[in-house]
Amino acid sequence: MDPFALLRGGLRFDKEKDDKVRQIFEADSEDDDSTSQTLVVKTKPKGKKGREASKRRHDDRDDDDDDDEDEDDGAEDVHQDSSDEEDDDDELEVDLDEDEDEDDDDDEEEDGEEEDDSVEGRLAKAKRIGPKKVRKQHQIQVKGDDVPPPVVAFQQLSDYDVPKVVLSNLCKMHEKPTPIQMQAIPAMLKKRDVVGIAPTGSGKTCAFSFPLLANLGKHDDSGIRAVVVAPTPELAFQIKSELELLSRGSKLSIQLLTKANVGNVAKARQRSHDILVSTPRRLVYCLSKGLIDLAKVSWVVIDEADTLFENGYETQLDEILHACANREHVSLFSATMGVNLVINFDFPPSANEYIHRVGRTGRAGRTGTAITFFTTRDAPILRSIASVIRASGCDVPDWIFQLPNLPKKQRSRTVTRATISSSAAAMMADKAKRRAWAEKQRAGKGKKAKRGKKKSGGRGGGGGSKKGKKQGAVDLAE
Ligand SMILES: Nc1ncnc2c1ncn2[C@@H]1O[C@H](COP(=O)(O)OP(=O)(O)OP(=O)(O)O)[C@@H](O)[C@H]1O
Repeated sequence: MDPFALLRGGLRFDKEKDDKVRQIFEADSEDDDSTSQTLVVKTKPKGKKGREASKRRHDDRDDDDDDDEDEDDGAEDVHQDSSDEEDDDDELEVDLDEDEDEDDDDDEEEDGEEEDDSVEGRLAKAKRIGPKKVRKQHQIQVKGDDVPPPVVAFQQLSDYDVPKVVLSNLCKMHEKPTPIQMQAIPAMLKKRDVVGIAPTGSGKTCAFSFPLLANLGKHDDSGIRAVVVAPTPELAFQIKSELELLSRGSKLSIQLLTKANVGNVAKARQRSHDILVSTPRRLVYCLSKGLIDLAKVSWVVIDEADTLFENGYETQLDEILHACANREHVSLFSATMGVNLVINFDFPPSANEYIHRVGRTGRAGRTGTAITFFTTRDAPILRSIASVIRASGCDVPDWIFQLPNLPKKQRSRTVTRATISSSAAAMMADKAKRRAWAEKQRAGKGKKAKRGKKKSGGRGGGGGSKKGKKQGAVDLAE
């Protein structure tokens, strides 16, 4: 069994045991030396200038669609704010080796020079400073193994053996890549699953559309090979348009699934289409009626993943992923993953750690949402985390409780409480108790205290007594 599952407070998972379901979000535990397929790429506009440019790009787009204006303006604020907040988010915390002050130093270093923004100038500078500094300067954060270098010019993509016509379209459409494109495009061309997080209007559509087309290469008649899912018909239409612009002159065929054309798409048996773009609802409807066959799909992109996860589309996403039984690559793009949402891409190592993480979503009596991806490898700890979820009042399927439990020694403390917040309070009280105990140990002059200290191996000494271990296990303090 290799279930791909989403836990949203309660729990969702592939209804059937699908051994083809890929582990798209591998736990990157330290003892796992396999290379993680998933790469998290997160960017934010650089300073005020960048934010203004991003907003300008976005406003340009809004000119075409007045209906979206209010909604998008709101989203701009939310995404920018949350992007800043995410800096202290463990779940998506990424590999910034140095802090932003150092970025500023880099900028100052360059201030003396006349910035050469030609393709040659950018390439020369990238060569001089190396990929790490390029990422820093463009506020690109990455998490994952074996990350391909960011590209500073689209021309560099010819190294990836991409179809010439698609690359030429890209170069005609845009002068240079945006930060999310700089990193996500080469990553997807390397056939990595990408979780791309970048602000609204930062060019995410192109960041996945180009590599999707490039990876598909030529049109073939075997059936739909890629699916892009977006939350609204308008967004699905925009994605289809971008894909069409980028694929002009190639024979690749892009199909938007709409109410009106469902019949036609079904009639053509999808042989003539390479990419299908749809909202989850419409696609699931077609699947349920047997109108669409996604068995040949190897690429799945979920756009605006945050919106989809937050608005109750998990069941549909489950069904779509399940229908794409032979898929090889799944990527998620989103303007933000933050706010009241915690996504555990790596499975929490204990129930305590799970509570610690999801506690971020529901502080001060507020409700929140937690989504946890798990694979078979996580089964040993799944049961105790499922107990926590059930205790907080959510539905958990019974099969999870039939999984073997961890031996008592290895199990973290069982958490029994009505809500996550009350549990957090109990654990903090427990922590205070332990702190007092440790204080007593330190202060104690008597034989008993000395003996206790010796037994626990001292504070923070990894392999100490049970109490010593507990000391470092949980930190729920804000
Ligand atoms: N490299 C680029 N240079 C300049 N403009 C670009 C570039 N890539 C995309 N754009 C333009 O920026 C605008 C916003 O792009 P896009 O819609 O892909 O952003 P997004 O990140 O998907 O936004 P949202 O989160 O709202 O969906 C579009 O008009 C697009 O054509």
